[in-house]
Amino acid sequence: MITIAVSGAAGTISNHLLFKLASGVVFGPDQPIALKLLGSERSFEALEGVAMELEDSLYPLLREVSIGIDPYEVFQDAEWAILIGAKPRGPGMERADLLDINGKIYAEQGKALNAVASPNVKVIVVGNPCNTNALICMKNAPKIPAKNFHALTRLDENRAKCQLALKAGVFYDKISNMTIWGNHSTTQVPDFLNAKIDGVPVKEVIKDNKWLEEDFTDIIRKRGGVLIKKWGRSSAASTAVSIVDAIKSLTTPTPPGDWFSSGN
Ligand SMILES: NC(=O)C1=CN([C@@H]2O[C@H](COP(=O)(O)OP(=O)(O)OC[C@H]3O[C@@H](n4cnc5c(N)ncnc54)[C@H](O)[C@@H]3O)[C@@H](O)[C@H]2O)C=CC1
Ligand SMILES: O=C([O-])CC(=O)C(=O)O
Repeated sequence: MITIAVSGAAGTISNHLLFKLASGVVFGPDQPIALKLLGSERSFEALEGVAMELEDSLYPLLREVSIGIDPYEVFQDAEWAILIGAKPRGPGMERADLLDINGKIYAEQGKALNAVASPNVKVIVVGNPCNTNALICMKNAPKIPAKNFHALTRLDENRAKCQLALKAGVFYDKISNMTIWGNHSTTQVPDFLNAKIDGVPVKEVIKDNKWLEEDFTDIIRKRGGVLIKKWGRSSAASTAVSIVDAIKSLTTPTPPGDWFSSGN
């Protein structure tokens, strides 16, 4: 059985993610899991509701569900820690504006992971600003190998693949070798120079240099912000999908010649 801790488990992203984890699409159709869900004091009743829904879904692979608000209890023996619990930004904010509030959460949770999680726990930091939070978490967990800490930049990779596919008029599975350099922020660089479309360098397929050099980068950098403006809240379903993709990439062989993006 794999023990997976998820923080912010009563939140919007988790509401999409937990049911995917329980269904077996992430760790495989024969792999039983235990879910340990961390919430905040304010979200505890909602967390009880989430646990009820998971139980009522009768997932055959979901062998245990436990909930709590103390990371020193919830992270006990965790082999994966998916750290989502944090405040999201609203319209007009940058992700970095969240650091004051969210940074503290990741310092505390890093200490807790260090103390009670499996020594080889794999940590995926989702709460923004995720790269800085991942660094804070890692610095507070010196017993856990640094290579085990990942900041979620997979959503940017997926967004970049989608835009390239739309522009080239191909299905998105034809896009490979997509790198996101830098932070999950408006300064990131989605690397179209090394990306490929059906095995061919992007620039040989998409001849519109202005679009590639100006528009493409801008679209990816601002995608999260545009979504918030339109919907009034930040992306959640696509984020959960990208967490699934990130975990699968970390746990299964990468296709020969390809790679994936993960921040740390
Ligand atoms: N890296 C990425 O690609 C993305 C990151 N995000 C970030 O993910 C975070 C969560 O987003 P949502 O789920 O939409 O927010 P949400 O507000 O719906 O859920 C967050 C949950 O975390 C809980 N929480 C707060 N402090 C906590 C703590 N110390 N321990 C445990 N739980 C705690 C809250 O009570 C709430 O239930 C935000 O910081 C958001 O900006 C969102 C989308 C993409
Ligand atoms: O934009 C936000 O604040 C949420 C997020 O990280 C994204 O959708 O990329």
